[in-house]
Amino acid sequence: MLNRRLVELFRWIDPGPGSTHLVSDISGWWRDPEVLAQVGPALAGLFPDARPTVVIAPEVTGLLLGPLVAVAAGAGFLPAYKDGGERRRAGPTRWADTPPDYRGRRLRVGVDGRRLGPGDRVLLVDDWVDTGAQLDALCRVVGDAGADMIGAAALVATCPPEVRERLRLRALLTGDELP
Ligand SMILES: O=P(O)(O)OC[C@H]1O[C@H](OP(=O)(O)OP(=O)(O)O)[C@H](O)[C@@H]1O
Ligand SMILES: Nc1ncnc2[nH]cnc12
Repeated sequence: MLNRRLVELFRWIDPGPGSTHLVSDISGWWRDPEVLAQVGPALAGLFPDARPTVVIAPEVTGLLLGPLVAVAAGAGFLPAYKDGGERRRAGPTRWADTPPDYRGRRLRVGVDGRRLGPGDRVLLVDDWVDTGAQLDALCRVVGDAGADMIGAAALVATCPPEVRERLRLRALLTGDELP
């Protein structure tokens, strides 16, 4: 039921002259009260017995989706930030570099190093996984902190099977289910 609603509310949009690609518009998902209520439990439910201590998700969309999943999983939430913004960080940040992501960007992603450590069991969460670049980098951050990776949960996976395996990724939709 949720999957059908996600597909109905999803749009590809043409950004206009000069653009070579359609871009995804997932704003309908957040605007829909039922989707908003169901996405957290649905993603937490992809790892029913995993008992994560913390959900990590990358900004910006991850800051919305991650806490919904954390609440449903009974876990805490740790935001992952991209380097280079205006944001001031409160403490020491644990960083990792990404390979080129779905937009060809090499980013540095990081979390507050004081908030993750041995004994943590981490569930990575994202709305969409394409090359897996951002989550791959977060896996390194988790390993460097001495924490354990449970896997990754996403709404949409358009990545190759080897990325899915590497990340232990479970997703609600694949690319060919989108319009
Ligand atoms: O698998 P990958 O190639 O790493 O791409 C997936 C990531 O890219 C998108 O975020 P984006 O950086 O566009 O930020 P947003 O959340 O602000 O849209 C998406 O939300 C994932 O975080
Ligand atoms: N095509 C795409 N690939 C990766 N992340 C996305 N987020 C929104 N659209 C995306």
